[in-house]
Amino acid sequence: MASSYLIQSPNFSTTLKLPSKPTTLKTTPSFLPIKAAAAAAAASSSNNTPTPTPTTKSSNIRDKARRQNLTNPPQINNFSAKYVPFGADPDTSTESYSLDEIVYRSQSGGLLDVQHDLSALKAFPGSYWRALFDSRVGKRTWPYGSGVWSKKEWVLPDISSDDIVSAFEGNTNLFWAERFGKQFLGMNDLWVKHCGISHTGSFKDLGMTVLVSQVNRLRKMNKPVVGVGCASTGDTSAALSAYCASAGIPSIVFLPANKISIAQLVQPIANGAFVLSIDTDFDGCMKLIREVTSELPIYLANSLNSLRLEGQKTAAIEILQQFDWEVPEWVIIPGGNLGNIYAFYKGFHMCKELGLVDKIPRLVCAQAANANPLYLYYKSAWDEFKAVKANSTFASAIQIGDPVSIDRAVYALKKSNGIVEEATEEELMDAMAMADSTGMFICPHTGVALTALMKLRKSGVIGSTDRTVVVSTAHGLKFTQSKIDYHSNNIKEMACRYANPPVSVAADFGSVMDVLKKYLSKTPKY
Ligand SMILES: Cc1ncc(COP(=O)(O)O)c(C=O)c1O
Ligand SMILES: N[C@@H](CCOP(=O)(O)O)C(=O)O
Repeated sequence: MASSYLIQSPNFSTTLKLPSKPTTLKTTPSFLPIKAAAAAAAASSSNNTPTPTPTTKSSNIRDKARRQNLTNPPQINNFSAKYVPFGADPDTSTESYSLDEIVYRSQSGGLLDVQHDLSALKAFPGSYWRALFDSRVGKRTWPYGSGVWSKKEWVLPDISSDDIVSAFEGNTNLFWAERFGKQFLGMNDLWVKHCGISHTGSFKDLGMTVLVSQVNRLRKMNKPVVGVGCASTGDTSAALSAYCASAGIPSIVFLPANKISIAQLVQPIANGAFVLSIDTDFDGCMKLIREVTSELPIYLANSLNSLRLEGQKTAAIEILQQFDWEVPEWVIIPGGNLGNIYAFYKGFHMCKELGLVDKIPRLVCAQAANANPLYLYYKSAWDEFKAVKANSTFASAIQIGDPVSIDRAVYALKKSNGIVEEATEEELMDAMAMADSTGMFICPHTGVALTALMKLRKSGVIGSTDRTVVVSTAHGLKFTQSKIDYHSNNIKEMACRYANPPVSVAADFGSVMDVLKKYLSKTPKY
């Protein structure tokens, strides 16, 4: 039970009025010649709607979107998507499923992938898509103000805006890590994509808005979905419970007991999820949720479900957009269950395929040495994959030994000329402390990714002027205990070289002056 877990935890102390007839029949960009369409998209402050719709006093952004849909139905564009077996040859495979079916695996038991009708999307040139996506950034228009739904045509083209459950996720900061790059790596073009500065504090929000929106649609279609469930190392459960709570859908989360941070544990509890704290590790929870979701009408929310990756891929598109559609040389991503590395590949690949850019970045997947099955597989020259027993790591959200998306990850890495690196506990904690000392406040998983960058810089694989993006996957505030342990020099067999413990001092002027003078004498500018 969640409550007993809390007690056991050692750390807890610390009426819509529609116009009867549209006054103006709006023209969608799809009916316009391509150049005019791009211009209209760029000029429009909302979705494909150049003419503003009059609003009533009581209307909200969802009502407004509903009215726009009546005059501007999305289905006229003929964009569509379906599930196909992952990696199947499109020339020979005929197996496919509607996204409205409840299916997670192909007939052969393999992974699925969401396949978009690229020929319909290709009817528009890259310049059209760039202008359309750019026109939606920073607006409140439902649902396009979301960084995910601003790319709706590439995500879930068929869903009605009315069914979407969104917290306007995405559009996260692409931070220029100027000081960190200069001081520690001799780099001048290093960026951190802060996916963790998000509604529930991790990149999972990007995928969960898509999955929970589709569940909302399925429930309205009277499909048998009584709730949504996941196994989690803390971030998937936080995102699932928040989006479900927002839509009034029950959520059920399986957590490995005593293996996630208090901040992560309290998120689903606060959002009213049914929380099971299970005496196993993440891989054990994953096995259980797969068994349970095959027996009960509980929809599976882990990234085994390929819908999630459709949302997560938008972070890659967003990075290109934030660089004005220039492609960085490297993107480094921490990997655990390995859905995200494929999601990034897919986002970049779609942008190339649809003519928004002409190449894709090289991808690096970074793992904790204590949970490194992908790294070991890579080092064996992709000879044989072996799941491992994941050991305890400060990067607790990637403490995963048997990743469900291993095949997707290998595909992404091979197709992007990618690399896999690993980080020991000391390396990842030092990297986190170094980054924090330059004004960031990152999570240990981002420390894993930064370690990979440091190693690749040292070996000369990544050059000093290479434009590089490190994907920060969660907010540092979810992992304060690890930072407290580090800065208190309280970690066994770790030097904690960058620890910055507070100084206790007596409450008198002389004592305070003494410690300040000592401190200032050591600072370079005194
Ligand atoms: C904070 C954080 N970083 C990285 C990852 C790894 O993502 P993936 O499982 O998609 O490899 C996860 C979850 O697994 C996570 O929660
Ligand atoms: N880090 C994840 C692990 C599960 O990954 P998923 O992407 O397959 O849901 C978590 O936060 O639970």
